[in-house]
Amino acid sequence: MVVQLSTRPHQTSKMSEGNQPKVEANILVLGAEKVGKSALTVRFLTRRFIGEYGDIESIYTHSVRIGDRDVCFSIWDSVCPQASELQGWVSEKQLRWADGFILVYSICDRSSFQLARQQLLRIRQLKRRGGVEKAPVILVGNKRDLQHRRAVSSEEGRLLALSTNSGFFEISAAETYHGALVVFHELLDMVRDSRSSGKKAVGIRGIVRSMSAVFGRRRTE
Ligand SMILES: Nc1nc2c(ncn2[C@@H]2O[C@H](COP(=O)(O)OP(=O)(O)OP(=O)(O)O)[C@@H](O)[C@H]2O)c(=O)[nH]1
Repeated sequence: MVVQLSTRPHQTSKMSEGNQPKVEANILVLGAEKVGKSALTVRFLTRRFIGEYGDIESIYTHSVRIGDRDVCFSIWDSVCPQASELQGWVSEKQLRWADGFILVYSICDRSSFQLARQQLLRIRQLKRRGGVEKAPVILVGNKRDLQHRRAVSSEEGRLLALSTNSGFFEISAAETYHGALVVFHELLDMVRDSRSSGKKAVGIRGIVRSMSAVFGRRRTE
């Protein structure tokens, strides 16, 4: 069951106050069990760390002003399927819904890193099949405060991100708000970049189409 929650006091229009169009971004938070997906999401939404979160799958909507823009995030805090054959599963529905992905693992849990790798590769593969070369993804190593229990080095995380064209951060949702903030803001930038490069690609395709229409017509004259 997916529960829809809103952190907005009221519904806002599609235009910001300064008449800048409102930016909307659907963010899917994925990762193994107990890596801190809810802790990261709730930290970003409320600035707080409350310790225990339950395991209800939720979609939160949250409006904030970033620079001169109003931004509306919809954040899907997913639950990892229990069955081992479904581990790493990212559904078609989730893929279609999301503009950007946050893949969380715990730096203390190597198997969660392996699952994040699997999910990352699946997203890249399915998006490529749909003609999208660069889906915005950020890999997040959480629980950085637990250094004495570290099982995944920073280099391994960074390398995986580099080799898959993803962003990378190590954070502690328990210790600071700043890490969560940077993750969501960086992903928003990536989403906006991917939208504008998508538009450019369509623009170039449009020019090519109109040129071939002109040349095509000439040939038939
Ligand atoms: N030390 C430490 N504990 C954390 C951190 N983030 C989350 N936790 C703890 O890890 C446990 C799991 O956190 P959740 O946010 O519920 O993890 P989740 O991935 O949403 O869990 P599920 O939805 O049940 O899969 C909780 O006990 C949190 O208090 C962190 O940065 N440091």
